[in-house]
Amino acid sequence: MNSAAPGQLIDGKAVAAQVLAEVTADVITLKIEGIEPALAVVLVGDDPASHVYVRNKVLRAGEAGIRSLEYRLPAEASAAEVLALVAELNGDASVHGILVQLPLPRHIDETAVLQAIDPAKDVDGFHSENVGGLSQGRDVLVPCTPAGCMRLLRDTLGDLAGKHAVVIGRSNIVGKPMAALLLAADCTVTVLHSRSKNAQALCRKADIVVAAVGRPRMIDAEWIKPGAVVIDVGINRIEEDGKSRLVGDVDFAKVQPLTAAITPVPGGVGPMTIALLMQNTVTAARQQHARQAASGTSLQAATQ
Ligand SMILES: NC(=O)C1=CN([C@@H]2O[C@H](COP(=O)(O)OP(=O)(O)OC[C@H]3O[C@@H](n4cnc5c(N)ncnc54)[C@H](OP(=O)(O)O)[C@@H]3O)[C@@H](O)[C@H]2O)C=CC1
Ligand SMILES: Nc1nc(=O)c2c([nH]1)NC[C@@H]1CN(c3ccc(C(=O)N[C@@H](CCC(=O)O)C(=O)O)cc3)C=[N+]21
Repeated sequence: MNSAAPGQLIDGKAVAAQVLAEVTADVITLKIEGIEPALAVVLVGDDPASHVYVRNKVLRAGEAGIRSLEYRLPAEASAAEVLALVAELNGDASVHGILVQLPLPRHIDETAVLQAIDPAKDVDGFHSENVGGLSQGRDVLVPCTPAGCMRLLRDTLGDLAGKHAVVIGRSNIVGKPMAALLLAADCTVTVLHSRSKNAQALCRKADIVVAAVGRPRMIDAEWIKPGAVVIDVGINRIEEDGKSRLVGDVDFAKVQPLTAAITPVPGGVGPMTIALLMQNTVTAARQQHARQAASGTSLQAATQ
């Protein structure tokens, strides 16, 4: 069967630390060139989980030498207020990345806000310019969670060409961009969702399983072909034995023995998401300065 040791743990925390070390080195280089990468995080409302994520982002940014700005608006903030803040950040040349924490309160049109972000500063990769670019194979800012999953898969498997990948979930932030990235890596891709028939049997054919459903431990041993590599994106807080704990969409205890390799929750995809956000911020900063320098040169040429 598979040659790898069965059930190898894919240590997202360790790979994230590696990515962050690369980012930290890039930030030092940029600062020597006079560029200080900066990320603005916008949080509307007071969802406690969102507060934890935002705090983690700000901490990691600080460690990497990235300047971070935090904007907290009350849950009752109007769409116009959020859009005004986005417009201000778009116009601020010292800000390179803008992330609006999702979900937004129900009265605010999420798409309108995401579309208002300058695509060059869209470090989440959610603007249609970047979504379309990903599907066309252009070099654009790619959503952090799927990009993090790809890095883990490449580190584990090397070349992914010809592998059958099954993505469970088709959200705009995880499932769809994940499928696009796997396809770009020459996988054969199947996307499962709540209306899929025979989901379990289809999943059992996969060499690579990416679970992004939001249902605690839904994926058990019946879904998994022996020797598959399993990436668990799910982050679900549950009460168990009178304690609150985080579990993935995969029933880790049942599935791990079958797999070639699997990510844990926590310590798998979550830390990668944040590391890739920092990487996107550095990429955005570099691209914005390259563009400014180019337009400066053409301006000079025009006035000569
Ligand atoms: N680790 C990280 O960094 C991140 C983790 N997450 C976590 O990942 C999970 C998914 O997040 P997100 O994509 O935003 O979630 P969504 O709720 O937006 O999407 C869930 C998807 O799962 C599908 N689905 C639901 N039930 C089933 C089922 N029984 N069988 C097959 N498919 C099903 C839905 O199908 P349909 O479209 O038909 O409704 C939908 O496409 C969550 O646990 C979330 O917390 C999210 C972002 C980042
Ligand atoms: N615009 C936007 N972009 C996002 O990328 C985005 C978002 N909105 N809204 C919410 C989801 C969720 N998300 C996570 C990030 C880090 C961890 C993470 O660091 N998890 C740790 C544990 C954290 C804990 O202990 O709670 C881990 O899995 O080890 C998890 C989830 C980003 N999201």
